[in-house]
Order: sequence, then C-alpha cells, then structure tokens
Amino acid sequence: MNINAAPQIIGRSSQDITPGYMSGFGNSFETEALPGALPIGRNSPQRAAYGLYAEQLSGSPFTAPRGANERSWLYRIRPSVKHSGRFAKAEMGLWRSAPCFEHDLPIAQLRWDPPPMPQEKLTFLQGVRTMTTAGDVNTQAGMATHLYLITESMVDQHFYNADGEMMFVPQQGSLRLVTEFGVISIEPAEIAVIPRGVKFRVELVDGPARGYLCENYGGAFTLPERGPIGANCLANSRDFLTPVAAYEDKDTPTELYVKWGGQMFMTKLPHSPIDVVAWHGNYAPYKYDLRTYSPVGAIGFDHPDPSIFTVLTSPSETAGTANIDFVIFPERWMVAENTFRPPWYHMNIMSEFMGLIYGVYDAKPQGFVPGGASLHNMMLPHGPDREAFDHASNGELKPVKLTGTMAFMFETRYPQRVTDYAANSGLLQDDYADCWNGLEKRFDPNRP
Ligand SMILES: O=C(O)Cc1cc(O)ccc1O
Ligand SMILES: [Fe+2]
Repeated sequence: MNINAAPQIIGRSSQDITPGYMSGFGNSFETEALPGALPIGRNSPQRAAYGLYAEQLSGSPFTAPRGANERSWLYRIRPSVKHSGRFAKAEMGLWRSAPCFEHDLPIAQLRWDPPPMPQEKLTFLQGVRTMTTAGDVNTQAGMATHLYLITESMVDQHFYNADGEMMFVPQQGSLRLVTEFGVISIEPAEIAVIPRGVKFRVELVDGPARGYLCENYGGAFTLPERGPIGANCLANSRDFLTPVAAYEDKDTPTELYVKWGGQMFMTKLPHSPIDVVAWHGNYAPYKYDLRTYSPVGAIGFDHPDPSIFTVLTSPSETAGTANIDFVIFPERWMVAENTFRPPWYHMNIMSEFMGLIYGVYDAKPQGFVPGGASLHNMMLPHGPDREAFDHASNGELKPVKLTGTMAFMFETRYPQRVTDYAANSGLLQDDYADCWNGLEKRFDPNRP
C-alpha cells in the first residue's frame, strides 16, 4: 500500500503506514506529507507546490461565529470535483435516516441483545444497522444510532457522509479509518469522529469488528463547558488526536459512495480519493481514548446528573439542550455516604440510547451486555433493576471501585424512533420490563 505519512511529526519514513497524530481538540492544525507541500502564510498560491490543487472544505457556514467556525484547506492531487462523476442510486442496506417511521412499536423501555458476528462478508457500508433515528436529516437536526458489523475491509471503495458527522464506538475488533486527512486506528474503549463530507474507507485490523455508530445531523461535537469544574479533568483537550497528512497516489478504479439526504449514491473513479498531500485547518477527523477521561463525581453524598460524564456535546440552538450528548460511565470510585449510589429512578425529556463496551453497568447487572443496547425514550420511566436496587439499598457504603467497565449514552433532545431492524431482528428482549418486577410496595406509615 502506498500511504505516505507526514515525516516531520512522527519521525518515520514517508512510506511508513503507522498512523501519527497531533494532539489537541479543535486546534488549527497543519501537516504535510511532503516537505513544502503546505503553502506558508496563504491558502491559495497561484501554483500550489508539487502541482497540487488547493481546496477548502467548510464544515460550518463561512460566517459562523469564530468559536464554531470550522474549515480546512486541503492540497490534493486532484480536486474533489474530479471525484464526482455521474452518481447513481445505491443500496442503503439497513441504514436508515430520520424521519423514519417504518416501525410503530408501542412506547416501552427497550433493550437488545448484541447481534452475533455474521458469517457473511460485510464491509462497513454493508454492515451498518440503524437502531434508532431522531430529528430530521433534512433540517440538520437530530441523529441516528447504528450498530456496525464488519467482516471485510473496504477495498477500492470509499465513502463520505453529507448528512452528518459519524462517531465510531468500537466494541469488538480494531478499525483503521483511512481518511483524506490521514489514518486513524481505534480499538474498543477508543472513539473516532469523522466530520461530515470527509472521504474515508474502513479497514479491519484484527478480525471481525462490532461497534456502535452515532450519526450526528446537527452541530458538530465539541467539548462541553466546564463551569465551576475549572480548567482540568473530564475530557482534556490534549487527549484528542488528529492524524497527520497521509496520501495515496493510486490510479486504480474505486467506488465512491455518498450518503446524502438519507439516500446512498455511488460513482466510479479511476483513482483513489485519499490524495491529500498536505492540509491545515480545524475541520478534521480525530480520535479519543475514553480511558483518558478523568471523571468528577460525588465525593460527599447523592448521585449527580450523568451530564457530569459528558465527553462531547453536539449543541442545538437552545442553550443547554443538546442535539446529542455523548456520555460515558467509566471506571470510577463510588464513595458517596448515606446515598443510593446507582442512577436514581427517573423520567427524562431527553431520549437515552445506551451501549456497553465492556464490563457491567451498575444500574443493570443482568441483561445489559457488551455489544447490546437499551433505549429509554423521552419521558419513559426507568432506573435500576430489582437486583441493583436491593444491592444498593442494603450494601455497606464503604468506598467501592467500579472496575473494568465502560458504558456510554447517546442522549438527544429528540424522541428516538425504532427501526424495523431494531424491532424485528430478534435481538429485542421482550422481557426487559420484567427487570423491575419485584420492586414491591415498601411503604409503611408506621415505620419512618
Ligand atoms: O438511565 C441511565 O442508566 C443513564 C443515567 C445514569 C445516571 O447516572 C443518571 C441518569 C441516567 O439517565
Ligand atoms: Fe436514564
């Protein structure tokens, strides 16, 4: 494979395919895979070095306020217009977009078993299975949650999503995301975000892969405000990694798939679109290791709102009302005194889709397993199951470490609609609500 990675950052030969990264969230980065490929002090020289074409990729409107303004300049072998021949409609498989009312389940708390690893050959594009959709892809609001199952690398096949940015949350197996901006490798407990419009392909590293995917139609994920927490802890900027420039000069035919307006299209190219030799800007893919998250929690009493564990947030136009919050439940100490320590029983205007990467989630010791999922939709009551309730109500409140666990939540302001796949794939647990059986009346007016 002819991938040329920027030597000045990683100190390796330009033929080395090991990914290299630059640290920081939302920085203005600059990187070049060939010396002098990046113009200095200007974006559009009359003739770019090495015969490259200059191209701007705008992730926000030109006029977005400075804090939300995202764009990068790419110096590439061919401009992207050469990447778009005639598009034809292509198969969507089990990928769905909001609004999608194809299934009409009665309201309920829902939980799914993990999908087994398939025997058939599935590339990333064939392996996306939409679980829920929310909002409206046509108004750039809302999201979709998907599972992915991958048994084959994409070969001479590339993709970009015009409908939203995509957050990969691997649960099993590592992935190599070969993007226009460089190469990102991720394993379970790491995530990667590919911005809207960025071309890439997904390769397997070590056998079949399974994971979760959040497709964000709305405002780009950003770090949450820290408020009184101050400058440190939670997700720290320096732990976000953006790849150095890496390109292919490869004249073999490739298919370019584009998801646009909830539909899939395909065109054929005579060359690889991974041809960006240098780039600069703040609109770029990144990865993050969830194990570097520094949780802040209750060191006195009571259970804080889960927003304390927000890694990234996609804001909406309404302050504090997220299009999506990406929240994790990592390893941590539970020390609160005279406190019911697991999540409280609650109803929420936001809609909560949860997944488990590994370990046990404290509110659901049974039934919520790695690779599975749950959905607690807008204003549907939920909370610890009977076992967790009994344990938390009666256990000795010494400091306890929740170890070897990593659950997460995609929480959105929009109600989530369940797809046909989610309803009928056989993974839906029809006895989920029974986990609250046995939470009997305990009230006794004579026992304060
Ligand atoms: O429902 C859940 O399990 C997620 C969750 C966790 C928590 O600690 C507080 C509220 C909440 O919705
Ligand atoms: Fe909840």
